[in-house]
Formats: sequence, C-alpha cells, structure tokens
Amino acid sequence: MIEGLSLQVKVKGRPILKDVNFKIDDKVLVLGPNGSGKTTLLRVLSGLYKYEGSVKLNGVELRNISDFPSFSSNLPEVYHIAMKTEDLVSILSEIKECSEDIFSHMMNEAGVNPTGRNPSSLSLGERTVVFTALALCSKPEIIAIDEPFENLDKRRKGLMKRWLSEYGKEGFVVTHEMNVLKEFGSWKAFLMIEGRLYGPMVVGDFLRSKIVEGERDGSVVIEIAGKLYSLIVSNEGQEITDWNRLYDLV
Ligand SMILES: Nc1ncnc2c1ncn2[C@@H]1O[C@H](COP(=O)(O)OP(=O)(O)OP(=O)(O)O)[C@@H](O)[C@H]1O
Repeated sequence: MIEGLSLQVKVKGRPILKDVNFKIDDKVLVLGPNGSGKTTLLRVLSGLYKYEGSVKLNGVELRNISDFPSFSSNLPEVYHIAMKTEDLVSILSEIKECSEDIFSHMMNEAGVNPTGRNPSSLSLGERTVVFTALALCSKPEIIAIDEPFENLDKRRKGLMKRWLSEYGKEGFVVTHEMNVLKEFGSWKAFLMIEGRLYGPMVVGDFLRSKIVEGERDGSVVIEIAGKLYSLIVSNEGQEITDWNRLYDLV
C-alpha cells in the first residue's frame, strides 16, 4: 500500500507538488503535461526529495525508512553507484536480490548488450531499457517507473508493456505517451497538472473522455491556470490527444 496525504514538495522554494493525496495498492499510470510534477513524485518516493505532509509505504512513513529493498525505481540518479552496467547488476544483486539471470534474460529479449558500458553512454532507447530492467530485475513489490516507453521502437514498447504487467505489485508508472494508453485500458491513471494529482480514473474511460469547462457532477474536475474543467464521456468538448497540448485546448 502506498499512501500520500497532503504531500507537498518545494524545490528551491517553489511549490512543485501541492497537497497531493493518493492511496494505491495496485499499479497505476501517472499522466500529465511537461513540468507538472510527475517525476518529482517519483523522486519523493525514491527518497531523493524532502517533503511535507505524509507518504507511507506499507504503513511506514517514508522519511523514517532508511532501506526498503522491495522498492525500485528506474530514475537514472539512483544508479550513480557504479560506472559499468554489469557492476550495477552485481551491486543490486547483493543489496536487493536483483537476479543477474533475469537481467540478462531481459537484455536478450530487448536485444541490448550493455556489458562494459555505463548506461549513460547508451543510446536513448537502450538507456530506457537498461534503467527499467535494473529497476525490475529484483522483482520489486513497489515500483516508481519514469517514462518507460521513451525513445523505444514499437517492438520494444510491446516488450516494456509486458515487463510492466509482469513485474511489481503496486506503484506508479509515469508516461506522457498517449499512443500506449490503449494497451493499459484496464489500469487506473492519475492526472498530474500544475503540481496537483487528480483521479484515479480507469484508462479506458479516460480515453473516451473529453475536456469541458466547469464542474460536472460525477466527473474528474481539474484546475488549469486557475479555471476548472471536467473530464466527461460526451460528444461535446475537446479530445485530449497530447498532454503537452492541454493548454491549447482550454
Ligand atoms: N532540481 C530542480 N531545480 C529547479 N526546478 C526543478 C528541479 N526539479 C524539478 N524542478 C521543476 O519542477 C517542475 C516539475 O518537474 P518534473 O520533472 O516533476 O515534471 P514532469 O511532470 O516529470 O515533466 P516532464 O514530463 O517534462 O518530464 C518543473 O517546472 C521543473 O523545472
């Protein structure tokens, strides 16, 4: 169980997450435009940012946890503990039971050979594959995965979808890629907009939704630039085809 209550984060004095609340016990997507705070939420869960309010992993306040081996993230900043990928796998196999066999099987499936390479020296798509496999090779219970489809071709996007379905019992998967959403129709998604988290709503319902002005009963109501909008299943309103065009729609 992952719970956030009145979670607030300031970076260099600027509020980035504002009164964020959630309670999840399965895997959910986090969607939203650039700069809305999605990665910040994952950084908080990874213990990289201080926060106000509360975040609990399995009932224990995150700021009181020094080691949580069943949590994994693919954020690159978590993997500055070694230069070469095989050394990272070896360290992870000691500290959180990453299986070297699972990692090399994942590399074979993805057709990526990172041996002898620092993940940061890989191509952008290879890097996405390697950091996400590093996060998942320990079969974590809780995952915090950032943009796992970024720079991947169609085959590897399909493979990534399978990995994300197979690994991790609960957690957040951040993506801004609308074209993969139909593959996650039965998952739930939160929306992050201007540092506020909305939802969750079922991805399939979200894909059928349009955005209209004002507050509508029974819908997810979001605030954009100080005005309220609702997500409703309807013929009226604007279809959201690209999160980064949200501000063009309203
Ligand atoms: N270390 C930092 N210093 C200054 N500003 C920061 C820092 N980290 C994050 N921010 C700011 O916080 C806001 C939220 O950033 P975040 O990376 O969480 O957004 P995001 O929703 O993941 O965006 P994207 O989809 O573009 O990755 C942005 O305006 C970003 O510039």
